[in-house]
Amino acid sequence: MEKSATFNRAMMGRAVGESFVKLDPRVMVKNPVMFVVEIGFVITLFLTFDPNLFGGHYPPQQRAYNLVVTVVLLVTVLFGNFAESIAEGRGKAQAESLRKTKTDLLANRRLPNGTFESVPATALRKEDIVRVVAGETIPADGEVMEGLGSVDESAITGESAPVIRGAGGDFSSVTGGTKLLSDELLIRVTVNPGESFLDKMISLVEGASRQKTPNEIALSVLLAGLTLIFLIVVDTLEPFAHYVHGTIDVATLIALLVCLIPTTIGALLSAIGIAGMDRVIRFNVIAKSGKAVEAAGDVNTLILDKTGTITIGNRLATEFIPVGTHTEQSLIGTSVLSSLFDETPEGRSVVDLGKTKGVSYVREEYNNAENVEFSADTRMSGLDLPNGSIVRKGAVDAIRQYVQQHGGTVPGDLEEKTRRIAVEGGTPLAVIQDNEIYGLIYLKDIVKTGMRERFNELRKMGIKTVMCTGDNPLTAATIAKEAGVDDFIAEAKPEDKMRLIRSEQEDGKLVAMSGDGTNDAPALAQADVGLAMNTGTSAAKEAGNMVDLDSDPTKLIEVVAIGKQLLITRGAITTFSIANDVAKYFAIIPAMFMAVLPSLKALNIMFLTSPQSAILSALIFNAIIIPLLIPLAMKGVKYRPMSATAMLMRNIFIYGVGGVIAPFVGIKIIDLVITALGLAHI
Ligand SMILES: Nc1ncnc2c1ncn2[C@@H]1O[C@H](COP(=O)(O)OP(=O)(O)OP(=O)(O)O)[C@@H](O)[C@H]1O
Ligand SMILES: [K+]
Ligand SMILES: [Mg+2]
Repeated sequence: MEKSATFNRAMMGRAVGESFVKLDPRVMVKNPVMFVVEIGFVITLFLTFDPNLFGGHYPPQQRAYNLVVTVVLLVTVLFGNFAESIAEGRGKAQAESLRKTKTDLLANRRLPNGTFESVPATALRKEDIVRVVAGETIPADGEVMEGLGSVDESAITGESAPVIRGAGGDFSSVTGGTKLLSDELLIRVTVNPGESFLDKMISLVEGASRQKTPNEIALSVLLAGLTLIFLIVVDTLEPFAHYVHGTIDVATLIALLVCLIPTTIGALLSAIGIAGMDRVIRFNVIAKSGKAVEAAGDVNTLILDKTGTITIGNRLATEFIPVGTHTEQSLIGTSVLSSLFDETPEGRSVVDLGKTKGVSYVREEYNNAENVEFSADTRMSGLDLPNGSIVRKGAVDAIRQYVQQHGGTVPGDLEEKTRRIAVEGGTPLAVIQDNEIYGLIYLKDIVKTGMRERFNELRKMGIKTVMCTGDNPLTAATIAKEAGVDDFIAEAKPEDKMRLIRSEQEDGKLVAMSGDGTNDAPALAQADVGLAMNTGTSAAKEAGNMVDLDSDPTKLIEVVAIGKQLLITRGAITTFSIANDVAKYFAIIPAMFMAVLPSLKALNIMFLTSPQSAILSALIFNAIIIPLLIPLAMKGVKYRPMSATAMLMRNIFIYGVGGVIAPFVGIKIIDLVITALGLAHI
């Protein structure tokens, strides 16, 4: 992902152009506050041509005044559109660079007779099988069926370190557009054209599928309500003026209305949301919805999977430890046999370690045996041999239970040896043939770097971390301690992960989940924030509402900060906008009625030169405050790790008071300029 994209001249130019395109009423109507401004612009435009359109006998000079109001109204709308276009700009640039990776590719598709044909990648469909060799670009998203190789995913992640992809387990998914660096893979395509991860990423960064969040919708409704109220207020001014034997012209009423309705937040609302999503993307996280980012701002608990999430996930067999009366040699034999068709990284590593110790089996000789694949539910894998014998390897508690159920005995030294592996943070797998426990396989995995510091930071933010693993309690305890999580749950099945999330949610907590496996998918879907690792399976990436391209489970830290910042920025600018409008009310109303009711002169506390100048100054101030606040809307208010309520109160105070003072200063300055230019009496 391009991290350095800045606001260059080309992006500015495009944003200006788009500000005009967005004037289309069909687009504007989605933003009621600014749509009212646009309608006002159209009416004053007509009044510029014919000042007496709505009756009255206005002198020809009225045209000049109406023209100025018209221009300022148009500029107001354009400023709002510009804010949105600028916010969209970076995503559009990023989408363009991603599109470049979608060049015309050819794929080697397998025919029913087993031979291969060359077809354009765009012709590939779900369930097609393709062969990719080193140096080629992977033509579509899929699952590796056979082979193991290193893949350069930098086209999507921006990271250049190659990752290992292979059949079976949590590392079997590959993404179209990435490049195979070594070996050869047989891949089963899992998506139809147009539905790929890259396609989805493009539409997400581009904001094409952006939907307003519930918070944003609620605020829009509130703003529309305020607009309606002011419409009624302004509407009653005319009869009131009439009553005191004066008239107020329509252009002035429109100008007044626009000054009073919440145009500042109305203009910046969508830019704030887009900029928030964009900030998330710059941390290499793809958020599928703004709602997920906002939810992250209030997260209380983070649940994490262990293998592949907290640890690197490359669990490799390093030692065979026999138990009871069994020899190492007989254990190796059983272990390798149980893994003969196990395509997970664990299974393959057992076969490899066996080979280095001089034990190997010919697969073809076991074609009649039934392969029992590993599942997260049974936590075992192995073979059913044609002679009725069974071989299994699996989590020690699962194997122990199996043996006891089938009337076998558990050797006395099993527990002690299991302990030894587990306290070191390794994963012990017990190996059996029928009811006999032969011994243990020692699987080693390492904790990703920097986890402890990152979990400390989460703790400071008030977020509790819980590791939830299918592994045994001792291994879990060791890894939990090494990584520095607050709590852990061991021997968890997929439903247990989901149940844990539900129970936290029932206590009124917002829960985030980081995971990578297919067995994490239900939990990722259930969580308020589901952060899937990019190294994970496509099921996990599909189920989560965020994908971290760097596969760092603690990336939640950045997302939480951005979520909080997003909520607070929106609150701050809303407060500022409404405080502004109230202040403007007191600035303009006295000036406006000065002409008809000289006694109101006393209320002209700002000593504005003339009623026209007062109106125009307020209207101009109202317009230029929008671009002045664009940087704040884009960058967000400064975030400090403090409680959300404390921060909100602090910001409401700053932006509320600032919002009341700013218009008095701003309007006065503009009035002085208008007067100096001799335009106070147009
Ligand atoms: N290929 C395999 N064959 C047999 N048993 C396995 C295999 N892979 C893992 N196991 C056992 O099953 C347990 C659960 O594995 P799984 O990868 O589903 O864990 P999980 O629930 O995702 O938790 P985590 O990823 O945090 O370890 C492992 O701890 C291990 O004991
Ligand atoms: K306003
Ligand atoms: Mg897992």
